[in-house]
Amino acid sequence: MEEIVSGLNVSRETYDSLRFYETLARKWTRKINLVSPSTVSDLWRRHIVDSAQVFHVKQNPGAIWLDIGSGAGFPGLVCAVLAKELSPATEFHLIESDQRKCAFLRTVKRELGLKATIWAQRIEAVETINANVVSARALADLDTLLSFADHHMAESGVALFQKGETWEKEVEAAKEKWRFTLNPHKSKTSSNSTILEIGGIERV
Ligand SMILES: C[S@@+](CC[C@H](N)C(=O)[O-])C[C@H]1O[C@@H](n2cnc3c(N)ncnc32)[C@H](O)[C@@H]1O
Repeated sequence: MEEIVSGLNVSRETYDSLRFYETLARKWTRKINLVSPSTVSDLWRRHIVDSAQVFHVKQNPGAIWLDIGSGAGFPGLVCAVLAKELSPATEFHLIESDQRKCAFLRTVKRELGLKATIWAQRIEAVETINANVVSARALADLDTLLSFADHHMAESGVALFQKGETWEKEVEAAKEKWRFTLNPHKSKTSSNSTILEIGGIERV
């Protein structure tokens, strides 16, 4: 897996920060249900590398990146680690309603000196963030994700949603309620996953 990260072109310092993040996630997952037990043994590839690839879909993310339903920070806080080196002006916002997960997110933020605001609230309850990028993984169906993005994304922004093999069906269903542009990117870590790059979101 190390080749994938070096393929993503990060410095030794960023690589070490990602490894430190992995160590913290392993430690915390023993106390709180941070990542599902079935994925702990493969935490580096399934969560850290899988999240890091999202950063490279949008090379110039702009001023504000919002990650919704962040859980242990996937993909948002991992992208903040990459941005510290590759896009230092970008500010990250993470919305996660579980207070214990937010305590973990704040610990990672503090330990790695990341530019991030953690909102321990529900996505629907947070005032409009006006983000240039909205990311989400394993949160909701595409229709729901689009309504969250519609609320929080700037007009020229893009949404980056990591989806499993049913993504095409979800896109068809969402088209009944939404107009949008779509650019799907095959995941580098899982043959079943696709990153949907979505812009121009409008209700039909
Ligand atoms: C299945 S987990 C996925 C976490 C992470 N994105 C990942 O891929 O590992 C979904 C997370 O979203 C949070 N969540 C669900 N609905 C939410 C809402 N309406 N507002 C804020 N957080 C929410 C849950 O607490 C949970 O941590």
